[in-house]
Amino acid sequence: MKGVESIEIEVVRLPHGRDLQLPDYATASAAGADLLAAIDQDIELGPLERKIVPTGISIALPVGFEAQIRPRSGLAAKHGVTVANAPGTIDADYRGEVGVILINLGKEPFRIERGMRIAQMVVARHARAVWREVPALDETARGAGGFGSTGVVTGSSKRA
Ligand SMILES: O=c1ccn([C@H]2C[C@H](O)[C@@H](COP(=O)(O)OP(=O)(O)OP(=O)(O)O)O2)c(=O)[nH]1
Repeated sequence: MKGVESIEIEVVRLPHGRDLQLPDYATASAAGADLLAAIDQDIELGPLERKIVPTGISIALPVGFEAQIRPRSGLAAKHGVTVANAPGTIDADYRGEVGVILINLGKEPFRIERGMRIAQMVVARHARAVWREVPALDETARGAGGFGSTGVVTGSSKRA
């Protein structure tokens, strides 16, 4: 697709995911490919319960890339179901099955069915740090301010 970097990624469909589609992008410009639940029996996720849900695929990312497992906003907004470790990290050297750690933060039990789109996977480049230890860091306008130091009200001089 024009304007979007595309890379070929090797993927193996595991036996229990044979009939399921490979991760797919819902729209032409979607950043995340939807991951499907490769489960034989429905899973009922009670309030505050979490489970590693199998996706039926293993992937081999090129070195220098990672894949991020992110929640689907629809599941989060409607049911409180999200990814416990979001964004989960798939390393380039990982060859096991991609798993999604889903947690139900809602008040009602949530039923996961086979083939349900449970999360999305974003492929991204990453760097590796080479640490260069120094005695002190350069000065900036922010300095050590963080954790709400700039206040919460946008476009006003009010500071929290
Ligand atoms: O949501 C996730 C997170 C991780 N993984 C797989 C791929 C990743 O490459 C591997 C290790 O993940 P991570 O580094 O987050 O796990 P860890 O808790 O640090 O364990 P490890 O000691 O295995 O690295 O587990 C998943 O399938 N789903």
